[in-house]
Amino acid sequence: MNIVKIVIAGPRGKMGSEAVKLVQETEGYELVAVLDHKNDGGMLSEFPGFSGLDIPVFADISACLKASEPDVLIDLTTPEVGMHHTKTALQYGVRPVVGTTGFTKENLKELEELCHEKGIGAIIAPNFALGAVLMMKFSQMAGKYFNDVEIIEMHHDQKLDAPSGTAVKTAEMIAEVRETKVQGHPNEKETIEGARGADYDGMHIHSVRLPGLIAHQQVMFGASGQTLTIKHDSYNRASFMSGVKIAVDTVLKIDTLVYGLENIIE
Ligand SMILES: NC(=O)C1=CN([C@@H]2O[C@H](COP(=O)(O)OP(=O)(O)OC[C@H]3O[C@@H](n4cnc5c(N)ncnc54)[C@H](O)[C@@H]3O)[C@@H](O)[C@H]2O)C=CC1
Ligand SMILES: O=C(O)C1=N[C@H](C(=O)O)C[C@H](O)C1
Repeated sequence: MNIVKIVIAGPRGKMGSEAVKLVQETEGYELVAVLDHKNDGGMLSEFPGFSGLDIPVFADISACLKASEPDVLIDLTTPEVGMHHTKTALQYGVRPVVGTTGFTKENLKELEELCHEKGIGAIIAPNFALGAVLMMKFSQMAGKYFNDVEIIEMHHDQKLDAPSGTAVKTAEMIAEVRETKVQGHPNEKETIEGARGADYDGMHIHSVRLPGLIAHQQVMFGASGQTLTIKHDSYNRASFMSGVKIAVDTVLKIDTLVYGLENIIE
């Protein structure tokens, strides 16, 4: 069996720590290094919660990739750091699997071009939970028939980006099939700014942030005399890991950028 050598960026984070467990527990995967802005030159085992994991820690991605020569980089950090890591990985011929959200359209275009230039694949998935991917696909199906849509995403209050990557991706997928419409009353006015949420092609996106939440989204469609609500909840970060594994296994076989897990699950 060929061993897949993996680097994880953000190993102490809520998602990164789950990804460390996934890699450790998966036969055929080997965690060869981690990227963290703290403890450069040290070992992962020196951080609380990682005892016994004598995996080298690097702060600089170039140094990390040169020393550890991985096949795949899993990035679970922040948008700016994630973009830098993803670009650098591709430049070194390392295939990125990116869960980090907040990438712009321009970021995606640049990465797509870099994949093309280097002839290697990358996967950027705003949501790795298979239920969330289905929620997005079902919403796209509904968007063909209902063009009044409100997306309500609800997350823990430590989340940096709003709207969530999942909400943006959902709106993009619906927009591919929905007849464009400016929703609500033509003369509606916000008496408190932001009351109607963000506007994507006339659809509204509302971002709720509360302690106690993990990751939840409802997509509401309305038409005369009826509403349809499609809802998904992640109650823990383990819910994302089967999707991370699918992405790692797939990224080794592709040579383009894939944005969204819905493009690779059958
Ligand atoms: N695609 C998906 O299914 C999911 C994506 N996410 C996204 O993943 C990202 C991480 O989320 P969480 O784990 O909840 O956040 P977190 O805040 O718990 O973890 C982020 C980690 O990044 C690390 N970090 C910051 N700068 C760094 C650098 N220069 N080098 C290496 N590591 C660095 C931090 O130390 C922290 O441990 C976010 O963008 C979030 O939106 C979260 C859940 C699911
Ligand atoms: O930050 C999170 O927690 C999550 N981020 C992703 C997003 O922005 O959609 C995926 C999931 O919703 C959890």
